[in-house]
Amino acid sequence: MAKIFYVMGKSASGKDTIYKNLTERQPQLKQVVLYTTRPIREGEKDGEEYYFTTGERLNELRVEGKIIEERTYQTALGPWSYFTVDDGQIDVKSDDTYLMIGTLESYEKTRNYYGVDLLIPLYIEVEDGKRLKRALEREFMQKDPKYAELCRRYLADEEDFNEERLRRCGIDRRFMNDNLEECLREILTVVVE
Ligand SMILES: Nc1ncnc2c1ncn2[C@@H]1O[C@H](COP(=O)(O)OP(=O)(O)OP(=O)(O)O)[C@@H](O)[C@H]1O
Ligand SMILES: Nc1nc2c(ncn2[C@@H]2O[C@H](COP(=O)(O)O)[C@@H](O)[C@H]2O)c(=O)[nH]1
Repeated sequence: MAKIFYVMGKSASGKDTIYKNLTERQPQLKQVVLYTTRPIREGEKDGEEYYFTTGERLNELRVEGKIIEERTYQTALGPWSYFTVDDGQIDVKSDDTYLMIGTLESYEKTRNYYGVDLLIPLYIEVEDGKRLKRALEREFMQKDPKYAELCRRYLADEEDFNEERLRRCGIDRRFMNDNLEECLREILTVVVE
């Protein structure tokens, strides 16, 4: 039976950094690419970070019954949707190990879709002050920093990742990302059994 490791955590907790490191160090992990209608950013490639698509295509996929989960945020730059599609990337009957990245909400819905036995959560945590500092430093480095969007995300995380939701989703282990190498070492004890 397939296994799906699901990386999640609040904004700037280090999910992307951890995801990339895991795929480099553990090439047997198959990457599952999600979809978004948000504009592609400088340095991103279609099919790598996401499949960049349109609201019209999202509608078609809805009609085809292929949407596993979707989220739309009223961002400081307009509505952006992110979604997971049953597009053949995951073969549940195989013995493959997959790596996905998302939010607590997307994790919960993906788990409901594929079943609790397939999904293994990798919840990344960083103390809020440190996380905000990392988010700000990352934004500062951008050519066109979007500070309002950063603040919206930071505040939304409070509600989206509240303790009651974490409990409901069965998140009983947290991987602290103070030090990247230590965090990866801990995660690898779960990923490489
Ligand atoms: N252990 C660490 N120590 C210091 N900086 C880190 C560490 N892990 C990640 N970072 C940095 O923190 C910032 C946020 O990391 P990253 O972009 O991976 O977070 P994310 O959770 O994917 O964020 P988002 O959900 O907002 O896209 C990046 O600039 C990254 O280089
Ligand atoms: N829990 C929340 N997640 C949010 C919110 N706005 C966006 N997001 C999630 O973040 C990533 C966006 O990543 P990026 O590649 O566009 O930097 C994606 O998984 C969204 O679902 C929010 O308000 N709350």
